[in-house]
Amino acid sequence: MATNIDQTDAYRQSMLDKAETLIEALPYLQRYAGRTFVVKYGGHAMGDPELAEDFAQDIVLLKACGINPVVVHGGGPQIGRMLKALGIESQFVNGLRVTDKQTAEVAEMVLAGAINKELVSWISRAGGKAIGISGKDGGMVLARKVQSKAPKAIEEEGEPLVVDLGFVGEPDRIDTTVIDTVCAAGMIPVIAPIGVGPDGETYNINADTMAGAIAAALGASRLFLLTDVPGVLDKDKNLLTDLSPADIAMLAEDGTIQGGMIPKLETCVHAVEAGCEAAVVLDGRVPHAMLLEIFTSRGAGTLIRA
Ligand SMILES: Nc1ncnc2c1ncn2[C@@H]1O[C@H](COP(=O)(O)OP(=O)(O)O)[C@@H](O)[C@H]1O
Ligand SMILES: CC(=O)N[C@@H](CCC(=O)OP(=O)(O)O)C(=O)O
Repeated sequence: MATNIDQTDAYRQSMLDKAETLIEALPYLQRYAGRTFVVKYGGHAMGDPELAEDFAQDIVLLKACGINPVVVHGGGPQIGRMLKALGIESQFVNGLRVTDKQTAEVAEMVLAGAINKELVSWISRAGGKAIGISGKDGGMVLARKVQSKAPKAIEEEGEPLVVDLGFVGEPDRIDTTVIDTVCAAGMIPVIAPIGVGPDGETYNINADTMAGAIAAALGASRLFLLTDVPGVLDKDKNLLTDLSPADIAMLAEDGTIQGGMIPKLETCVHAVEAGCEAAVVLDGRVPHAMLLEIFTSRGAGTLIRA
């Protein structure tokens, strides 16, 4: 077979650029081989099939580079749609869904069923081997009930300071055996944020909280929280590129961060204080944002370090 060896300058330059990008990745490949990255994929970022495909390719590429990716997914908007279709009302307090028994059943069905398997299937199509599980599998996540502080507005009206969120849980104890086993077998765990209580009850766990607790339990090098904003924004919508736990406490106090961003950043603080090297809030809508963050010198999103 004959090959045309005529090359234009533009072609040669484009080949050089590609080679340079690969060389730029070399120190990062060396640094991260054998490390564990926990990646939380939010429900908002999940809507677009092209982005889901890109995300799955990124995860498979990490695995091929010798990194152990552990995926924890959300699905808040999808649970909301299912509850609406079933005529069940849903309410959030400080970014957490008030969860009665029926809501917990719907959350488990949507998270551990449809969404989990869809993500497994995207990773399989990208050439990876994914195993879909929830915190119930292998006794991974023993949950305890969360007590939420009342939102500021209620506090000011002199109402009770604690709101009962029902079956909203947070990880109390994590047994990483099933994750370690799956990773060691060359596969990628895909985890739905559902836990089991001491009496066998089902707990709905915020996916960010679940990812942070798993990152802490695994002693992960990185926790990536992929969402639908460029990172943490200040009141003028400018990106805050680096935050410490003290900065985050101030942003929560002055109301700069609200809704789902509250548990997200609480999670980051918990994870970095428990030994995770750094957490990154990243825009899941930007194709391959995670790869660019990991393998190039150009940071993206908001980096949180203790
Ligand atoms: N200061 C802030 N910077 C960025 N996003 C914020 C901020 N405060 C609140 N948010 C909200 O947090 C949302 C991300 O959290 P969440 O809805 O739980 O996303 P996900 O489903 O991806 O986990 C953003 O879409 C935004 O509306
Ligand atoms: C207790 C609680 O709020 N659980 C969340 C679990 C899903 C989730 O966290 O999904 P996102 O990451 O897409 O928001 C919920 O019911 O919506």
